[in-house]
Amino acid sequence: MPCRSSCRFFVGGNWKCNGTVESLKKLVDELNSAKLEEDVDIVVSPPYLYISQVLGSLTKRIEVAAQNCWTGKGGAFTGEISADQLVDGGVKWVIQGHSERRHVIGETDAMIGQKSAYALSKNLGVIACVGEKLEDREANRTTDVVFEQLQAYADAVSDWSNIVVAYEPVWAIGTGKVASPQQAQEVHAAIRQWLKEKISPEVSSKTRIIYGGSVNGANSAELATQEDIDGFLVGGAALKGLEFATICNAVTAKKAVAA
Ligand SMILES: O=C(CO)COP(=O)(O)O
Repeated sequence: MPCRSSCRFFVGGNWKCNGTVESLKKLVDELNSAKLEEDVDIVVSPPYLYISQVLGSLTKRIEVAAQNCWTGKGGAFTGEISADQLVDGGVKWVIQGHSERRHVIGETDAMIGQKSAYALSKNLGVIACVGEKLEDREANRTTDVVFEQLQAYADAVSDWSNIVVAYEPVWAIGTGKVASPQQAQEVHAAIRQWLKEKISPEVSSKTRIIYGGSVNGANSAELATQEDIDGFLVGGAALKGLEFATICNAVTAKKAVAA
């Protein structure tokens, strides 16, 4: 079976803390003029400051994600942005639990669960990241770590219909060391099975499980052919419009295997 999920291919571009008014104008212009396949949901995630600029200049059917949000409604929380404000500003998605927020900023599983639940309650889609560090993989703890992270989402959230799970092995992020299609597929299949056992068979078959970590225009097609890979979360290569378009269009490789 070439694809175990019944849902559309999904590609997110996580621009992280990159860009200027000028460089992001150029990037959006490239996306606006790129040829993009129809059968793929596309989301880009600019730094907060540039969200309005990007929303105002995108002409393609590309949605915008924030890279984070607060645990609840706004108020006296200096430096934070609430899900309510994201919705007010036209944002449709938010990334949660990215490894850079877990391991650089120190966000805990509990906080990530709380933020995800609040964002979902405001009708934002959540891109729920999970992934092991190199030392976890070397100690054969990959699925233990990934399942613990998934359980933290499950503890906080009851409705999975607006969640996309992003498997991003930390050792593959920004390193050029992409997981092999087999390594990625193995963990994606384990996540699919976990969803089936712990949540429900329906959630397991309907949830998109996307891969992130050194995805680029050259390796995306082969990764896309794996049966449990339903798309990508892209960092560095998402800052180049044409390369990002190539990655979005890897959906054709997926469809070719399915045919
Ligand atoms: O962290 C990532 C996406 O969220 C992946 O980053 P890279 O594609 O730069 O490895």
